[in-house]
Amino acid sequence: MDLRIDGLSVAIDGKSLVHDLSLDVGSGEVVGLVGPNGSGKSTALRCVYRALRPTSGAVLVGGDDLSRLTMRRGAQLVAAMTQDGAVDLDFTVEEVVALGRAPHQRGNQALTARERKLCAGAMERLDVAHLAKRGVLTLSGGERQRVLLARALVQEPHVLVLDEPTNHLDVRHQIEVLSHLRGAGPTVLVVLHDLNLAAAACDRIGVLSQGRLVTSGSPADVLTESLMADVFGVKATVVPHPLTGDPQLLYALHPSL
Ligand SMILES: Nc1ncnc2c1ncn2[C@@H]1O[C@H](COP(=O)(O)OP(=O)(O)OP(=O)(O)O)[C@@H](O)[C@H]1O
Repeated sequence: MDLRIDGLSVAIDGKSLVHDLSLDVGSGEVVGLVGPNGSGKSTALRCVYRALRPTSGAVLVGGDDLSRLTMRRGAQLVAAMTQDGAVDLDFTVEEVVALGRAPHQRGNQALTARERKLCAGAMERLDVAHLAKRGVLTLSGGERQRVLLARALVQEPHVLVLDEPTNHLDVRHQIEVLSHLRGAGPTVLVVLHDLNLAAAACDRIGVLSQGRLVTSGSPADVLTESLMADVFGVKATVVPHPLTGDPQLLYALHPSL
């Protein structure tokens, strides 16, 4: 199913945080949302996973306005892995992952054999199966991030929304997690700070600055030296990745270079 963000605006206490954002993510596509700190990325995402009600505009999944669906139906369509998705109670890893099935269950039903297999598969894929019996509060930041992503995947959503899914991960797990996204099935909207990872993982990238969409398009069209200077205030050199051809940004720490 496709995701359509249509004229989304969010204002809090008279301050505009997101202004008239429109962005389409085609069915099965991976679209990255990037931008400087405070540019409104998480605010926009929160509207997509319904943690925040937009001031105006709409979020549509498969043509249906999310705000008109029940929370249960919405959770069957959209799963999120977010900065505020922390788990405060000391559930075990396998219990947390199983919670991903809640939108599909009635009452306190036990998991079916298919669901147990789904959870086990997701824990394998995210490299957390060996932690199944551990309490989530005892995990490292990266381990917990992978558990929360496994929970989102077992939700079997049509749309997966990820807010900096790799910020705690070591380089191997960053690559593994992002390489799972493409062709995994769900339509993906992902906020990433690492622009080189975004270039490798995303079909298209949208750039937010001060709550507004500045541009969107293929990584090669969007991640240019002039955009880096204009939006991020950074001097970057863009080179094609020698193996994939994806644009890669090089930075020099010394400002005179
Ligand atoms: N509830 C709120 N009340 C007032 N201001 C808010 C609220 N939530 C967010 N903001 C402000 O809105 C702006 C956008 O925040 P948001 O978290 O969406 O940015 P972001 O692009 O995700 O930033 P980062 O890259 O730092 O995670 C920031 O200036 C933030 O301080």
